[in-house]
Amino acid sequence: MQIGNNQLLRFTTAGSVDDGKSTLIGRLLYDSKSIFEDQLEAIENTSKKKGHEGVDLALFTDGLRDEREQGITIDVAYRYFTTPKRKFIIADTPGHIQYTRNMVTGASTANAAIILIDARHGVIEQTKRHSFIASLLQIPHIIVCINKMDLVEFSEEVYNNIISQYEEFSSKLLVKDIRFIPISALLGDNVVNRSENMGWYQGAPLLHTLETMHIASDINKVDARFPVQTVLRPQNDQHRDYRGYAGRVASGIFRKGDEVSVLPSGFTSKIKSIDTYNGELEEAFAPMSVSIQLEDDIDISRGDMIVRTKNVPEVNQDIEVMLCWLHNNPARPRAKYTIRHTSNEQKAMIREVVYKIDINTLSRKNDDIEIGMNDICKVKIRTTKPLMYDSYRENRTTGSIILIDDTTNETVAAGMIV
Ligand SMILES: Nc1nc2c(ncn2[C@@H]2O[C@H](COP(=O)(O)OP(=O)(O)OP(=O)(O)O)[C@@H](O)[C@H]2O)c(=O)[nH]1
Repeated sequence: MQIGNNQLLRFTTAGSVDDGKSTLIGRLLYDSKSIFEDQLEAIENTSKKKGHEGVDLALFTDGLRDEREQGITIDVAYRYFTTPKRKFIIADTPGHIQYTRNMVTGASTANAAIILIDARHGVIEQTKRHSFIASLLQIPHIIVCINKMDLVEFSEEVYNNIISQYEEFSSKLLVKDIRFIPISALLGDNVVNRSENMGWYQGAPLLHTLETMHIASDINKVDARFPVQTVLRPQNDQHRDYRGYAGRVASGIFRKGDEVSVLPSGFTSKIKSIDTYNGELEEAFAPMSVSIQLEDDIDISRGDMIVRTKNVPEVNQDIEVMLCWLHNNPARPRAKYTIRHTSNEQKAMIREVVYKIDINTLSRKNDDIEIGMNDICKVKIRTTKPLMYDSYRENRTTGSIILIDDTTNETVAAGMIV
């Protein structure tokens, strides 16, 4: 059995309305026996009441959505399930109009994205959009599930045609690993159990694919980055001299004795100790939350970053960002927004729209530079103070930002630093 982070796989599901996301998740949980008995009983009863012959699997996830919709701020429901090989976290994002926003929220930490295609419809604009966003977010693995194969007589030809359509488009994307699986979420073909209706398919069912996918190299273990969230200075006699910097390791490994620099000031010191509630550690790595003590007294505050002296991020006020606009209100040219980047928050301005992406062709448009809901564009941003960042390609944590509209306090965009 594999250990550590390798045991946990986060994935997100994307597809347009009615492609079968809820049914697929229900099927995964049901066939892998991850639905609790009491939930199952409730679903069976409701299914009966609704006149279904078997179990309506979508009820399971839809029930979760009702739960979610009672909460006001949560767009994404997280589901957990475990098999003997791995633990899974599913970010279930609804397929309605705010799909981009939800996908960005749910996908930013995902190892894999499942993109559903209705076998009857093939590749549609949303398929392209979701795939593009998955590639933009650098989700390392994409699994394209061609669903509702039962409605196309389990035809290999239909399946192969959809793969060709998809590959024509995806050859322009930067995704390392794309796989295809023909499934019927409703009947359970190739979800947990191998399909008896599609003998022509030689690959693994979805669950086995998720269980065996190599994800250990998905995380950045090289660049040590520690954004400081709070300075800890307990006010009691016992800990009078304690001064720790609390936060979560964004990437890389920190060890006691490491020579570190604090940014943006640039002061250097050594790690005196790495502390947790359960005592001291010799080393800390992402995504552990710890408190770091340094040998020297340095003025550090929230938003600063501790890094290893020999491997520092970029420090700059001008950044280029691929931006996904997530709000109904369009971007206001040269307006000020709050930019949030790791634990750092400050003001920023969109100085220039370099180009906008046409999702269907993946071509760049320079003539239309209005940014509205669901637009994806490259922009130049200037911040009021220097930002300590890496490119998103190198580091998904220190390479991502969000923009907040000060007047409404709402998130209007998510961005990846180029
Ligand atoms: N025949 C057939 N129907 C399916 C399959 N998968 C899903 N469906 C049906 O398609 C409809 C939509 O399925 P859902 O699972 O609710 O779709 P969804 O993508 O979750 O939709 P939203 O929750 O609205 O985003 C339901 O009537 C399902 O029973 C399949 O493999 N075959």
